[in-house]
Amino acid sequence: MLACGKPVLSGRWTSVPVVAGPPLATSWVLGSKWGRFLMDEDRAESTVPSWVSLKSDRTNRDVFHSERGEHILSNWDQSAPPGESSCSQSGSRSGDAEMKPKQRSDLQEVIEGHKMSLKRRCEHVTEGTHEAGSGTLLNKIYTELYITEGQSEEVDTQHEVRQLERTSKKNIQDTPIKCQDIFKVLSEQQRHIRVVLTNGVAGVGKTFSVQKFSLDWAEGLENQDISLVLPLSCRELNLIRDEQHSLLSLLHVFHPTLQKIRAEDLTVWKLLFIFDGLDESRFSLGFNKHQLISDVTQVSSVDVLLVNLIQGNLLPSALIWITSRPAAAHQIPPSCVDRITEVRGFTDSQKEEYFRRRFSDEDLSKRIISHIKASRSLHIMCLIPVFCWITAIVLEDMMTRDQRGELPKTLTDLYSHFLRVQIKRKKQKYGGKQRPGN
Ligand SMILES: Nc1ncnc2c1ncn2[C@@H]1O[C@H](COP(=O)(O)OP(=O)(O)OP(=O)(O)O)[C@@H](O)[C@H]1O
Repeated sequence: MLACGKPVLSGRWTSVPVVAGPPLATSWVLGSKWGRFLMDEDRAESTVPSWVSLKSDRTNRDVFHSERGEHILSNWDQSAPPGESSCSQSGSRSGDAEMKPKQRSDLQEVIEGHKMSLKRRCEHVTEGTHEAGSGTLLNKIYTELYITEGQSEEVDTQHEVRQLERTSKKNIQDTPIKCQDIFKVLSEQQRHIRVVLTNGVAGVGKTFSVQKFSLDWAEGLENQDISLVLPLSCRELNLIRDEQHSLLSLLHVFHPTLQKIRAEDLTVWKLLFIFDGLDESRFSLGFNKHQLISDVTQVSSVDVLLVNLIQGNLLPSALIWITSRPAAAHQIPPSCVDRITEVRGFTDSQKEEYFRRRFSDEDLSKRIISHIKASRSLHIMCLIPVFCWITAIVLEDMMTRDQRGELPKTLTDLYSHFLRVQIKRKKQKYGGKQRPGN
C-alpha cells in the first residue's frame, strides 16, 4: 500500500523497506511506501519489530501492524466446513464445545478487544506528509475496485500505458468477485476455499483491499464467521527473518495483546492470516523440503512456519490470504492455492467515482474528471488507483491555486508537477530543516 498526500493506509501501521521496485514512473512518490524504499533501507536489517519502533517512526509507514500491540479476533463458526485444500491435511476442530463458560467469555472479550483495535488501525488512511493518524477515513475515500477471479496472462514488460490499455479491455470471461467474498464458495463446482492468492500490479489497491476487508470485519459488517483476522505484512515479517519462533509467539510479537491466547484457542477459532505483499518478502519459502510442523507452540524459523501454515500442516482450518505483485506470486505452489484473484484497478465508472469521493467540491471533481477524459494517457493510467491519487494531488493543486498555464496532459508533465507539489509540501512541513531522524 501507499501512503500519500491524503488517503491511504493507517499511519498507525508501519512498514519496513520495499524490496521489489515499483514501476519507475511512481517510485519516487514522496512519503509513500514506494518512495521510502530508498530512504528506509537501513531499517531492513533491524531485528526490532516495527510495532516497537512505531512511535519514533516519522515516515508514515504503511504496513499492517500494531503500534500498541493490538490484535484481532472473532468467533468461530462451527458449522463451516473443515479446510480441505489439496495442500492441507484435514483439520480438527475440537475444543469449543468443551470450553467452560468463563473461558468462553474471556475469549469473547479478547475477540471484541481485538475488533476494536483493528478498527482503530484500519479506519484511517494516511498519505504522504500527513501525520500518522491524521488521515482521511478509509470508508470516505475507498472506491470499489474491479477484482476478478483467475488471473490474466504472463507478467507484462511493455510500457505502462500500453500494458494498462490492454488490461483495461475487459475480457468477456472475466468473473468479477467482491473483495468481501473471496473466501466464499460461489458456485456448486467450488470446494472449500482455504488459501486465496490475490495478484495485482504495484499501486493497484491490494493493501487497500486488505485494509477494507479487515475494517469491514472489525466493524461487524462482513465475514463474521471468521473469529480472528490477522493481517501480517511481509515487510514486517522480514524484520524477524533471523529469529526462531513458534506460531503462537509470532502472533505475540506482532500482536502483543494476544498474550492471553493459549495454543488451544488457536486450534478452535476460525482464523484468517493475511500476508500482504509477498513481493516484499525476503524469505525463501521452501515448499518442497522443510521441517513438518503441526503444533502452534513448536519453535522454528519463520519461513518454515509460513510454509507449514500455507500448506495446512499447521492450523489446517485457518484461512490464508496472500497478496502479491504478479512477478512474485510463483513462490506459492499452485497446488496450495484454492482461489486466485486479481485486483485489476478501476473501471471507467470507478475512476470517476474515485474523484467524486475524494473531493467534496463537486465542481472541482467535475473539472478534474473532464480533464482526465480529454487526455488519453491520463485516462488509461487512472486504471491504477495510485495514479488517480497522483493526478488528484496535482490537478487539485493547479486548479485551486489560480495557476496559469496548461494543465498536464502527458505523464511526464504530470509527474514533474507532482514532484513540485511534494517538494513544496515537504518545505511547508519541515521549513527547510532536515527531517528529524535523518
Ligand atoms: N480502493 C481504493 N480506493 C481509493 N483509493 C485507492 C484504492 N486502492 C488504492 N488506492 C490508492 O492507491 C494507493 C496504492 O494502493 P495500495 O497501496 O493498496 O496498492 P498495492 O497494490 O498494495 O501496491 P504495492 O504492490 O506497491 O504494495 C493507495 O495509497 C490509495 O491512494
